[in-house]
Amino acid sequence: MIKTPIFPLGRRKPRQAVFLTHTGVGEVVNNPGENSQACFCKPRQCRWRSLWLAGSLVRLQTQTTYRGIVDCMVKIYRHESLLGFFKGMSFPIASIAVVNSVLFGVYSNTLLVLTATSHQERRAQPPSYTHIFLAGCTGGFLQAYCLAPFDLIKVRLQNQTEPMAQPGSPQPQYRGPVHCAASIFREEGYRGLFRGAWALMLRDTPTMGIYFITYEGLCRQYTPEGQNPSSATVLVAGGFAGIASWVAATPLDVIKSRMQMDGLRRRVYQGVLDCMVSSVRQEGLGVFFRGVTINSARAFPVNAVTFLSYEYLLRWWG
Ligand SMILES: C[N+](C)(C)CCCC[C@H](N)C(=O)O
Repeated sequence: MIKTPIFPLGRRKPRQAVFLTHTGVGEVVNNPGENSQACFCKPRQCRWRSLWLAGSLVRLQTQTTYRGIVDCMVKIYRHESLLGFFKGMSFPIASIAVVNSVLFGVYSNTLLVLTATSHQERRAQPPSYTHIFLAGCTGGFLQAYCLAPFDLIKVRLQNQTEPMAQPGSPQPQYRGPVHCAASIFREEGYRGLFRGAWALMLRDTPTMGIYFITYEGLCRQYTPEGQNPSSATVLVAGGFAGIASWVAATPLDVIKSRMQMDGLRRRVYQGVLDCMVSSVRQEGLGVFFRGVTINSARAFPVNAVTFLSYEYLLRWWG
């Protein structure tokens, strides 16, 4: 393992050398016994430790050292500047169009099969909540398959904590999304690109059902019968649908991210269940709610806009 000492800028040198591993994620400190040069402070007492454990939501979920969102954000900014917040973003952005068209396409077509009504006809003949739930679950299941490799790359890149390239600083393990995909493929094969895909499917199948049920339920509640919901209703219903589904999805989101990081150096978890059990044993039940606030805050605007686009595109083109 290649190690480079790092000292936070503008700070007194730590008494013990701090090392940044090529694989990031602070493995040296997580396994202090492994390396005699590593920092041996007790996790919560070491004020240097956290500096290379900076990260975003994914890091908040996969790493155990942040005191909360603000602590996590401050550390990302100090160690990696503003760019640290955008790590691993290009791939998800490229994937949004593909993944959302699969989700909404499968959802709408499953409803068509189940209820024999098109999107336009559904206002006059509203489908049952059971049908909406089933169509949502089908959409969630199939979109998870498309999402898996993109999501894996995002998680791997966001967990990479090396600061921006500086002379003498170590080369990050992954140089970008394409390099990351190629390295995973080379080292772990095709199946490697689907690491954590089971957890992703378990996360998305039921929670996409919840997503569409919440949206439809709220729209029906605030729209006179037979009419299309107003833009404001669509925005609010979409926003709350996002929050409800993310709150339900967060426990498995944490497990999914951990499974995706597993095996980078060595396998820690035997499977989804083992990951759940050992995470709870080590960190308590609270581990299932890591990042729930930040997930929900992000979910409202994202899903408000998603549903508004969906409704209007279908009204114009449907
Ligand atoms: C089902 N689950 C909660 C995972 C996602 C639901 C919302 C999906 C949306 N594209 C977003 O990124 O918020």
